[in-house]
Amino acid sequence: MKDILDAIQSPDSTSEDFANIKLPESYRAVTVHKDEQEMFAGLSSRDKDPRKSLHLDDVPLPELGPGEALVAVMASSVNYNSVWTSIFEPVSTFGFLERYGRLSELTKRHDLPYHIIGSDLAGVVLRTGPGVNAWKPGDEVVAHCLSVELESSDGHNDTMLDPEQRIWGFETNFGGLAEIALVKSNQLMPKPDHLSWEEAAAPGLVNSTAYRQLVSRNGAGMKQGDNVLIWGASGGLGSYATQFALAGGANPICVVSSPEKAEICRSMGAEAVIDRNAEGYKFWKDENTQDPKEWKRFGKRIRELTGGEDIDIVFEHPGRETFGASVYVTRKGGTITTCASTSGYLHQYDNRYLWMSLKRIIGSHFANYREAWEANRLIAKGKIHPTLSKVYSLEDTGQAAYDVHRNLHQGKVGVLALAPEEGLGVRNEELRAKHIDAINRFRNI
Ligand SMILES: C/C=C/C(=O)SCCNC(=O)CCNC(=O)[C@H](O)C(C)(C)COP(=O)(O)OP(=O)(O)OC[C@H]1O[C@@H](n2cnc3c(N)ncnc32)[C@H](O)[C@@H]1OP(=O)(O)O
Ligand SMILES: NC(=O)C1=CN([C@@H]2O[C@H](COP(=O)(O)OP(=O)(O)OC[C@H]3O[C@@H](n4cnc5c(N)ncnc54)[C@H](OP(=O)(O)O)[C@@H]3O)[C@@H](O)[C@H]2O)C=CC1
Repeated sequence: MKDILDAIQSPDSTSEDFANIKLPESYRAVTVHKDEQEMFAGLSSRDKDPRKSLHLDDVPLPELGPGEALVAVMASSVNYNSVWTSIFEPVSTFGFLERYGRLSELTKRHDLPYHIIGSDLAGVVLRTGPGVNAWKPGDEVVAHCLSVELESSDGHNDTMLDPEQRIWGFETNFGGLAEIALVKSNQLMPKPDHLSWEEAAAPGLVNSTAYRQLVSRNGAGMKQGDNVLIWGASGGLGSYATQFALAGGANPICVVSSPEKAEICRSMGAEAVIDRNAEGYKFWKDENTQDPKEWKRFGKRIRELTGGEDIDIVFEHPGRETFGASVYVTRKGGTITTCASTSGYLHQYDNRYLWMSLKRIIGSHFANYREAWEANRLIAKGKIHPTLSKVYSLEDTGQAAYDVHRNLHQGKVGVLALAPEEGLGVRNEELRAKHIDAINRFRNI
């Protein structure tokens, strides 16, 4: 591992040098264990502790297949899907690995008694498999998390529609929270050169998801002037949705749960911010009954902030807790676009407000190859910025996931893998200097 790190840190290393490095037989990786998938049985979601289920193990290097690449991971980040994996909810991810393993001889490699998690990385290509021409050892890259087989025509127009669509590091093995990761080479994209390793690893998954969900024609197709209601506007997805709304000339109405989070939204440039905690919305009277009066109070507050207008697009992900309110506050003909259900996936809403007002609900999930590439391009050009707050070591990934599970974090939480310290890997100081305040906006808050 030392030879790999030395080569990455030497400005004189050539692609040949990387190709000649002898790869280690094993590497350190964050895992969950199949024989522990029942460990939290009977506990409430809140009490399931990722620090107990996430392990840092030495694991054997997987065999490299056609169209694949092995990447030295300098940094990764925590996504909520790793929280779901670590608490074995809504389902254990070992079922995904078993199903993938049944597909072919090559995919059998993924069906193991341990699951190496993580769906983001920034690092350096070490080896490429047969048939890979676009990338070579030594290339500095980030990886998006869409894994598809592309053998069916269903996915040829929009790669998210492939019947064998999987999220790498969640529904496949060999993810990014590790010193080395295995990806399909078409997951690779150029690392934005003005960012450090940990900054470059932070946006990937959430930035691409927010891009499809909000901007792409496959999602809400946001346009200038739209009022966009953004739940969790300083969180992982929300901090990118807010930037897309502002950069695209829309009007974000940011919902957060503390004055600190409200302040960070304002510092991004948002003017309309709702502190849901301070204003005490209670959309549910009890576990089964919603309170339409509270939807209305929320809608009135939105009208105050917009000068009397209703919402064109709701950027939904909290799910059960907020969905009824989201449908209600959307204007006639407006769109509710959803990619998750953090607070519960069995939603309840009053359908009269949907059909009578010709609203639409759009399901959205990650991003296709092209959307992921376009979202990364915006980061590389300094149009959208990482929202990295805190950075942990690989050893402390359990704590990092715990913070996200308990909503103790802001923006994105990073993890250093091979990078010995923060701040390394910047190749374009000029572009960085231009955007340094925006790049650091979320740091250490
Ligand atoms: C990028 C980051 C993203 C995120 O963070 S997203 C948040 C985290 N993700 C999640 O929470 C999602 C986790 N996944 C799940 O909960 C489950 O994964 C799903 C509910 C999505 C799917 O459930 P399942 O049981 O795995 O799959 P089935 O599609 O229901 O297939 C089971 C069997 O049911 C059959 N089936 C499917 N559709 C139909 C139909 N319309 N009519 C009849 N049968 C159907 C299938 O074929 C299959 O059958 P056979 O077991 O024999 O293979
Ligand atoms: N389908 C897909 O492709 C993707 C799905 N996801 C899913 O989206 C969800 C959010 O991910 P991410 O943004 O990274 O997570 P974060 O935890 O970083 O941010 C979510 C934010 O949502 C807000 N929130 C949480 N619970 C509630 C609630 N009950 N009511 C209102 N607001 C709430 C919180 O903000 P505050 O407290 O300030 O209001 C929180 O900061 C997860 O379930 C994740 O698995 C994520 C990425 C891709």
